[in-house]
Amino acid sequence: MSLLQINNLYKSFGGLSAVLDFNFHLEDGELLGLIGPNGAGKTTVFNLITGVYKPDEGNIIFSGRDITGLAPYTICQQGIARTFQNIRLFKDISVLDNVRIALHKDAPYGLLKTLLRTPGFFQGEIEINKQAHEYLQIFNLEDKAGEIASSLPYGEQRRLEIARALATKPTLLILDEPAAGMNPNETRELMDLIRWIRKDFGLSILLIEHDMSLVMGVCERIYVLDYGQVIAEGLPEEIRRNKRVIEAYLGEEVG
Ligand SMILES: Nc1ncnc2c1ncn2[C@@H]1O[C@H](COP(=O)(O)OP(=O)(O)OP(=O)(O)O)[C@@H](O)[C@H]1O
Repeated sequence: MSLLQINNLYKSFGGLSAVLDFNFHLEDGELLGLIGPNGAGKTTVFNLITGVYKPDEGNIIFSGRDITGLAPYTICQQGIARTFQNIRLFKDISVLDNVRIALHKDAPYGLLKTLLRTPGFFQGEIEINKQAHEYLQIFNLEDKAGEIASSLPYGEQRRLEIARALATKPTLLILDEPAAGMNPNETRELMDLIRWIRKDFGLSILLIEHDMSLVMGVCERIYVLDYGQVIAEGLPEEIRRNKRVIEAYLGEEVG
């Protein structure tokens, strides 16, 4: 059974078909890319998977459960976390608190213990603080823990957004253009980080990216969307030589 299986998905906005009979599967532990020209429907697919939009037709099965049309919070609880094309951090709070909030998803105490400030609450908070610092260390942000998130340079904000997504302890991490706005050096570091996260956290990763060096460098399999439809699927070397993909998107063979 695939970790994520999408069957016959449709989504229109007014008269525009953004996603059209989209079929897809992602296996446990896979690092998968979704590419295509601007406006092809990639982010809409991510928004459908994560519950931001409800599909007009079709279904989305994750870990054997039908998650079609569930609320984003519920889908996150089921083990899917994401980052956004336009970074969406909690901008006005600290770097550390951005990660702490994500960790509270699994806090071992509820509202009552929080209000009563029981020993369980304090023990839980100590553990969450410890874990939040560990995530920041992994992403080389530990020395920025006390800074306001929006004050970080762009590349660090992107890393923080990934750290925050990981702190919800997902089994599937969805990255929407993680290298956007990064310089070639930062992109290379990001590639290593993505590979490392997948292995060390035992995750599956699905990413949208226009940077072909990153897509071809890290993805094991790639889907290509055009006008809301899958026009190709295969290994990076198959995609880079596919005539239809070259015509619709790549323009010329990618080295
Ligand atoms: N909320 C919305 N309302 C109306 N139209 C939308 C909405 N979201 C997306 N669209 C339209 O759906 C189509 C697919 O958009 P989408 O953002 O999914 O493409 P994309 O492949 O992610 O593009 P890009 O690479 O530029 O981010 C576009 O024509 C877009 O204008």
